Amino acid sequence: MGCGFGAEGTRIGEVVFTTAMSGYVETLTDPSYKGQILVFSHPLIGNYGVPEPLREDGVLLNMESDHVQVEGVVVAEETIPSKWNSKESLHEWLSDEGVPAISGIDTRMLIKKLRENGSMMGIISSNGDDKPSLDWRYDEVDFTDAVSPHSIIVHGRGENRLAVVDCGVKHGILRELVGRGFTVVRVPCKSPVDEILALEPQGVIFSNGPGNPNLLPGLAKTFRYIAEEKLPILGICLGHQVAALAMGGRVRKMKFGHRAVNKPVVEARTGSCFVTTHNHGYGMYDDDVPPNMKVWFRNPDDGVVEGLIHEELPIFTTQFHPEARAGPRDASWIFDKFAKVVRSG
Ligand SMILES: NC(=O)CC[C@H](N)C(=O)O
Repeated sequence: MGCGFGAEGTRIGEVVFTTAMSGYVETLTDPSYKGQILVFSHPLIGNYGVPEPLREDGVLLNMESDHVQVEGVVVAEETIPSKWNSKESLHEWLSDEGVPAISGIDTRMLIKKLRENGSMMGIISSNGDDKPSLDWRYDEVDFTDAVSPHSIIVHGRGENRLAVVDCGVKHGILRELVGRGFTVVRVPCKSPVDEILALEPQGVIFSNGPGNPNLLPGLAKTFRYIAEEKLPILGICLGHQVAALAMGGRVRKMKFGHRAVNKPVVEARTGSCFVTTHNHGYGMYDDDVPPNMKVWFRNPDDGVVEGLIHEELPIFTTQFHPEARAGPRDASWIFDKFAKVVRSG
């Protein structure tokens, strides 16, 4: 029991935690969190309020999507904001967005429980008498339909065209692509492959997104067809997992996942370490890597494979978020690498 803030109501979701110390606006608007109740380990959340959304060419500059995507928010203390560009408080924002939150929780104890027992389903409610039944499991629901666009959306005016298979893409990814001079065409994630190829893209991005990648065999098939066309492909997070499944690998549920803005990944070939942003509850280990792909990055803490490169085709993928948002920009060179491959093709 704690103190409710944000919207009134009752929501069910998978309870997961992030150890990010800042960036709650970007985190809460990341569509990959659909279906999840998010616990912040950082004790003070809300300090700098919530800004007016800023947009350039239809791409959001300071949020990852147009809405708060999590089902509910759990914090130790919700603070009064003080910042020049704060338009409203976390409480006001969550109220407008219809998302319930709770403060006054011993979040460190709760996170210890999640670490020991693994991510689990939970209920957040502003009404103690409301006891909905937990009759669904996060792992069994395809959330991509809730966050993927229903029709094509175009950003940028560059000479080279990229298709983004949009499973709930973070606007930070779009910004990195538009900023490198591409026309970016976002397509619904269940688009038939011939509709994607009819756009004549010079490269394809399979985006981040919510839920269990094993529920998306159609998307893996689309990936395989596009790979056969020998088009350059960049897979990010869910896109990395779909790549692994498409090429004959395996993706498993992790006990409590990686959600933070300071996770190390080590490049296998060079031994270089990059500090990166993560938000994933599924992952793969060396045994799960598909034939013809090699490990590009690994997390040195637990050995999770954090990136793959195809041995022959121009396909590379990252489990982490090279666009950061929020987080350090150590890995933004991955977009430069992809841009170079697309332009040389
Ligand atoms: N950020 C993402 O794309 C997350 C991918 C997937 N839903 C996972 O949790 O592992």
